[in-house]
Amino acid sequence: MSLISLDDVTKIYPKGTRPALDDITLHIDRGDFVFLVGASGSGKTTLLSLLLREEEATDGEIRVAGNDLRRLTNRQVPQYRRSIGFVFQDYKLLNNKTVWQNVAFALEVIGTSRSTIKTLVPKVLQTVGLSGKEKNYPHELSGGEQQRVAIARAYVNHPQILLADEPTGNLDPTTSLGIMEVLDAINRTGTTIVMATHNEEIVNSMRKRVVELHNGKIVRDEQHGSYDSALYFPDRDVESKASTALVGTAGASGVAGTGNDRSALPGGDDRNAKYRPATSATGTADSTNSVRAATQASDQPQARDIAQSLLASQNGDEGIARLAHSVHSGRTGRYGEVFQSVETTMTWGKGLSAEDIAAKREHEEAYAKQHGTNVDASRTQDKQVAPPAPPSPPAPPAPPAADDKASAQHDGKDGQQS
Ligand SMILES: Nc1ncnc2c1ncn2[C@@H]1O[C@H](COP(=O)(O)OP(=O)(O)OP(=O)(O)O)[C@@H](O)[C@H]1O
Repeated sequence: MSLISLDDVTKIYPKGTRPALDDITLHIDRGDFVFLVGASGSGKTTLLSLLLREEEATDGEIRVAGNDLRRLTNRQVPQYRRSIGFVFQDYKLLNNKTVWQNVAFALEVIGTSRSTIKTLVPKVLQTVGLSGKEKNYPHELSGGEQQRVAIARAYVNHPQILLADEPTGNLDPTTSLGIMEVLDAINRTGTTIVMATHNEEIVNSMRKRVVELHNGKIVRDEQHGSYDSALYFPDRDVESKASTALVGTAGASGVAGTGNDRSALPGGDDRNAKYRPATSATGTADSTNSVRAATQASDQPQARDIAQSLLASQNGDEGIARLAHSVHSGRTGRYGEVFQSVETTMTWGKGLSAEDIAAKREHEEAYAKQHGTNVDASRTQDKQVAPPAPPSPPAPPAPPAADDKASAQHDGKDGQQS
C-alpha cells in the first residue's frame, strides 16, 4: 500500500474561480523522492497543504501513513502534523532562538526528554552540515545555513515524510546544491520526500520521479523525469527573450541551455546531451565527499573534473553529481551576466525580483556617495553566498543577484516566526 495516496481529489477554494486541484489521483510509495513541478498557480502548494492538512479537500480521499485525512478531527491535526516534516521557502525560523534552540524547540513541543534532545540535536546538525553554528542566531547565518536549520528542525524527529515547498527558491545555485545534497541524504535514510519546485536544473539533474501539474490537473508522472518550464510559458515575449539569452549562454559556457533548447531536452534530438560527461574519468572512492569538495571549490578548475568523474563512476550519487556538474559548469555557480536577464523570469529567479535588486543598488549608491566609497568595493563586503572568484584570470563582473539575496536575507526579510 502507498504511503501517500490521493484518489479523485478536488480542491476548490471559497473564492476560487476554478478548482486549484481538479480530480487528481496520485500514489507515492515509502522512500520515494517526488518533485512536484508546474507553472505558478498550477496547484503545487495546494497539494502540499492538503497533505499537511492545512487545507481540506473539497472532494476525494487522501490517506497519509495510514491516516484518512477526512476522518482526522481538529484535535488530532496537530499530532498528525508533527509526524510530518515540512520545509518552507522562507525558512520560518524563530529569530530569538539560536540554531540549537530552533531545532530543540521542535522536539520540546512534542514532549521529548532533555536527554534525548541533547543526543538528537548535535546529530541532526551534523547531518545538515551545521556543527559549530549551534550558538548562532538566524540573522547570523547565510540563507543556505538558515534553510539547513529549517531542514534540521523538520528532520530531527525522523519523520517518515518530508514535504518541502520551494526549499531552494531563495537560494543561489551553489547553495541550492548543498541543500539538495542534504535532502538526498535524508531520502537515502528512507524518508519519503515530496518537493515542490520551479527549479529545472535540480529536477533535470536529480532524475527523480516528476509529477507535473497544470491548471490543477496532473499532466505528467514520470519515474525518472525532467522539467521544462518553457513548455508552459504563457508569455511569448518572455519566452523569446529567454530563448535569446539562453542561446548566448549555451554558446558562452559550452553547456546546453534550458528553455527552448529542444536538442537538450527529453524528446529532443539528444536526450542526454545536458548530462553526459565530456570525458570519461576514473571513479572516486567516496563520491559524497568528492561532490562536497567540488561544491566547496566551485571556482577551481578541477571542480568540473571531479563532478565529471563522479558522473562516470555511477556509484549511486549520480543525481547530485549531475547537479554539481551543472552548477560548476560555469553557468550557474555564479550568476553570469548573460543568464541574469532570464533569471528574473525563469526558474532561478524566484525571490530575486528586479525591484529588490534595484532597491538594493540604490541604497548602496546612496551609501557610497555619503561615505565617498566605490559601490562595487562596498558590494564585496556583503556576505557572499557563492565562493569567491579566483584572482586570475579576472572573474566576470559580479552580478547583483547572489549578493543582493544574501543582503536581503540579512535585512530581515526572512526568518518569520512560526
Ligand atoms: N487561499 C486561496 N484562496 C483562493 N484561491 C487560492 C488560494 N490559494 C491558492 N489559490 C489558487 O489556487 C490555484 C493554485 O495555487 P497554488 O498556490 O497551489 O499554486 P502553485 O503551483 O503552488 O503556485 P506557485 O508556484 O506560484 O507557488 C491558483 O489559481 C491560486 O490562485
